[in-house]
Amino acid sequence: MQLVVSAPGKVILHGEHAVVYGKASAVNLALNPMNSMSSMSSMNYNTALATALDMRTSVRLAVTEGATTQGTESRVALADFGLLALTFQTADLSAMGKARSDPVGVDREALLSDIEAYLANHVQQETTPEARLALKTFLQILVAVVPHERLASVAIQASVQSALPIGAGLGSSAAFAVCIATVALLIAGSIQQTSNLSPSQLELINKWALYAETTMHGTPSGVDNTVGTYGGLIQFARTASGINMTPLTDLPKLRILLVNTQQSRSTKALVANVRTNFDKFPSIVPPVIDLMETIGVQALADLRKLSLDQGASAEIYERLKFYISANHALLSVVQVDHPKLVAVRSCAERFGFGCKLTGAGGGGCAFILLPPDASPETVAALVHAITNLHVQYNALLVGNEEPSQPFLVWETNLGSQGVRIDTA
Ligand SMILES: Nc1ncnc2c1ncn2[C@@H]1O[C@H](COP(=O)(O)OP(=O)(O)O)[C@@H](O)[C@H]1O
Ligand SMILES: C[C@@](O)(CCOP(=O)(O)O)CC(=O)O
Repeated sequence: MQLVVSAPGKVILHGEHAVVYGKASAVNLALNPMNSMSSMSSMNYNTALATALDMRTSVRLAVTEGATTQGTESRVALADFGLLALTFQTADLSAMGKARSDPVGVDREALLSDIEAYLANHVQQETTPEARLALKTFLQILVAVVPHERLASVAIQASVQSALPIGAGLGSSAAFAVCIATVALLIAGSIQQTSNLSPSQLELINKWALYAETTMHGTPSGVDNTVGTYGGLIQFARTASGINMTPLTDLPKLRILLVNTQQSRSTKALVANVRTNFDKFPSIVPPVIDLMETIGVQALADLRKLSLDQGASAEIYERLKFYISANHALLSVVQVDHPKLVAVRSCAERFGFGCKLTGAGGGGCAFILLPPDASPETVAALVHAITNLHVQYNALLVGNEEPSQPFLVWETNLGSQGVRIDTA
């Protein structure tokens, strides 16, 4: 078996951070401040509007059958981490835990501690914590998904490469998670190579991708892996019993500029910090989260109107711009803004455009909505201004602050295809 599995990154238009919390969080907490997150499991969650990007992560996979006679020497290479490669025996993995048909049955912590011990003896190269986490998650999903008699009889060659910036809020970890979940399910024989994955196959991939995301992120909402799996533009919410995902196929194509501030940050730390503030300031942060939800709902209603009534598009674009700016301001209140994002936003606003961070914030990426009447000259001037923002930024460095890299800007296509399995 030789094939290429790929999955897209994502842009969250509205709902990042809010999507982690239960609806009416303000009311809930005002009535019972001790409720905090424990009561959230029984309620409906906030929604996110998110769309797949035309930038993908791919895994080139070769599986050799009947490997028992030659040994099961396998290799996972991570091209985005300085050509880091792990050589291991798949047969060794078959001694850890037991494969399951559903992530619920897996003892995640026990499995992770076995894999950590294994990696300690098998990774010879210097690795960053990020690269190690990726290897750990890859092995974990193999052990959890692939029946162990099969692991003992195949050799795997997998090389991972991404066009997505890693750790910039564009869902690189989810694209990786969707790819490795698909790879494990293919090796297990639970899904077959096809150009048209069925709804039940997509559901299975998404379930295991969330499992992998959870190892990398702690408490992901599931929006990133859902976009990575299904693609397109979706409205996403968790519910107590699973996910609620509505593909939005009838919405207009949006033109956006994506800006990467190249400021690294950790999604896990940012999400945890918002949660701390949520609990610490129960009369401030929960209402702000609820307002983010309201903005997302209004934005969706206006996007729907836009596809029905092109005549009123100027007014609708003005409102979409308002939602974008307002949502960014709310994200700033929950402390996930960054001075580099502030610089990008104020530049976009001087040119008359709305701009907000996307993903976890704290750096990473922002998007700028371009209305249809934005002239090529104006857009070119804006791009030029943003690519020079680091010069002004660096003139005002504080303390030991690192000088900023130039910000990267690109116009991109949204609504790309979800997970794909192609012949190598
Ligand atoms: N192409 C890749 N190869 C290997 N690991 C990856 C890749 N892309 C993402 N990852 C994993 O996901 C982590 C990034 O997750 P995160 O900080 O949430 O960034 P993002 O916002 O891009 O999802 C990386 O540290 C790594 O462990
Ligand atoms: C902040 C959050 O809403 C999105 C995080 O996106 P990213 O990992 O920064 O690409 C967290 C989540 O939904 O799990």
